[in-house]
Amino acid sequence: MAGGPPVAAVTDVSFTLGAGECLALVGESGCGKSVLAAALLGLLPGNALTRGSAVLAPTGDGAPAVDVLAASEAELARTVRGRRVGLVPQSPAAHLTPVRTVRAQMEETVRELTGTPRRELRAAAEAAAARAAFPAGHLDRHPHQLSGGLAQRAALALALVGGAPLLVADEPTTGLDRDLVEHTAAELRRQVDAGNGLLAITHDLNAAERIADRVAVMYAGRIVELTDAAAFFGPRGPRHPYARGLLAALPEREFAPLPGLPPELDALPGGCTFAPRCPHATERCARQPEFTGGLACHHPEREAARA
Ligand SMILES: Nc1ncnc2c1ncn2[C@@H]1O[C@H](COP(=O)(O)OP(=O)(O)OP(=O)(O)O)[C@@H](O)[C@H]1O
Ligand code: NI
Repeated sequence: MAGGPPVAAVTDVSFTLGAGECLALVGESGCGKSVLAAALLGLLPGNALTRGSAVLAPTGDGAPAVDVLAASEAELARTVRGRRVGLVPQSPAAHLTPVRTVRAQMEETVRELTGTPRRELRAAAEAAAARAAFPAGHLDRHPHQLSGGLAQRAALALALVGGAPLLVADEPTTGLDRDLVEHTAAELRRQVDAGNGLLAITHDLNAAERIADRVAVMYAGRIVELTDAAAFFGPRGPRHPYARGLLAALPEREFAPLPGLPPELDALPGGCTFAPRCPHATERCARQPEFTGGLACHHPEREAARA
């Protein structure tokens, strides 16, 4: 929508993601996860303002470092999207071209990204589909003829075609039934174990626990905690009260919903943005906590609190 002052959808985010590592980015709806993913692919809307950098490291086969926030659209299209960063989009049905069959889109992507000769395209596209458990019998369908789960698998298959060393998966398991969640999580983890980096954006903390090496928790556009998955999900637990609240809300845990709602991004409270919902907030929280040692909080839980 036009007009109005800019909204800070993502603020002060900083992290590294290595080869063979999965970072799960979790947080409630509207906290900025998809905006961050879009920024990493140069897919923000034209009127978006960005500051800072998002650098893809040089690759083993000679591709130079590239800052996706500074790169031109032509460079992003030619050398980055699909080749160095693969995206599994949040709304796969909207991402697929409506008037063409899945097979046609798969073959085109395979041809563009891998240079497979024409006579081998059919087999290569079927192999790509199979990698994401997309059934060959559905390849001749149009996107609107697919269930949500099938559209998701088609999108995953397309994202994997180029063998990009970094994958960004935005809610890759949302809307899938249990078996498919398992399958998708296993395929993503296989990609990581094969040496790719994966930024896995998800509401699903159970999926995050299955595939992540580290967890970043986002609240109102900021990362408030970034820690090892083993510590996050293990006996120590997270240290940020918001992260603890997210975990405690799981049915498998305390099933205790977090009271309150996240703030509107155009009306953020000063200081710590979680303070209005935080059981530990004090007058110190009127000041924005600095992010240090993987945490932005004035009153982190003590390490032993869950023991
Ligand atoms: N083009 C835009 N113009 C204005 N505000 C936007 C725009 N795109 C996103 N936002 C706002 O940025 C915030 C973050 O949105 P984002 O889609 O990144 O959230 P999310 O964490 O991915 O949520 P969900 O889990 O629902 O996908 C939201 O409050 C949204 O309203
Ligand atoms: Ni999103």
